[in-house]
Amino acid sequence: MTAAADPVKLMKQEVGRAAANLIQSNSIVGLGTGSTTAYAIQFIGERLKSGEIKDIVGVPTSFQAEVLSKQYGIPLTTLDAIDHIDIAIDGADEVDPQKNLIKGGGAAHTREKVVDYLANQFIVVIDSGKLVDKLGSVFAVPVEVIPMAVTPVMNAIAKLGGKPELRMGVKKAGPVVTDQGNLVVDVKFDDIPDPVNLEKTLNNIPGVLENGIFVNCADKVLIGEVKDGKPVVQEM
Ligand SMILES: O=C[C@H](O)[C@H](O)[C@H](O)COP(=O)(O)O
Repeated sequence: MTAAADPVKLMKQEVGRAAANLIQSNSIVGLGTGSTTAYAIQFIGERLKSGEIKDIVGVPTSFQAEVLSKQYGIPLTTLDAIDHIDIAIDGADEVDPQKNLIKGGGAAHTREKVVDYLANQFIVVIDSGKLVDKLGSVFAVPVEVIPMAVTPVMNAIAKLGGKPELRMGVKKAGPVVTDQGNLVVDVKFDDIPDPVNLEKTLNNIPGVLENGIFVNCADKVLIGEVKDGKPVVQEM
């Protein structure tokens, strides 16, 4: 007897494939982080291997993206060696109807923000469970903080009305440490009426490196859904 396929995995796979199919030969590609983008990286690698596309170079947004890209044979570069990014593919933790995002569930939002904002076209890949009417409805806003500033930053965030929590490791004692060697504070807000201003306000707290609110950045959102037992991709 075969086990029933996990619908969330099916949605992520399908949306990852759809995003990988947007990549054209001779392009510089921002490679995002997370379980959904991992499928896009896999399918880009498979298209390269089969000769369907050629001359792709990737800019990874995290250690995870770098490892996966190497595993699937995607040549990599750095921002010092290029003058543009044609297209970036990345996941998200929440997406509102204006295509504003919360990212950073994998603590990679700082590098992701650099790469995704630089791209001429930024494609977001999500399963339908990530859609919200208002940002912050479910997910907390991840904030990357330099370690010596964590207490004053958490105090400043509490004064703004947020509930800050230091992100702790899983299968690792102590806090999560980012690819930059910093800490992550997850901040739950009862309401985020103005994401544009909240993004700026959080980044203005001394000691904050970057937060996971992405506004006016996504060009297209590919949404994986399961209809009649089959995965389909919608576009926003
Ligand atoms: O830091 C991680 C990233 O922002 C991810 O893109 C985001 O958390 C979505 O990840 P997933 O596709 O695994 O839900």
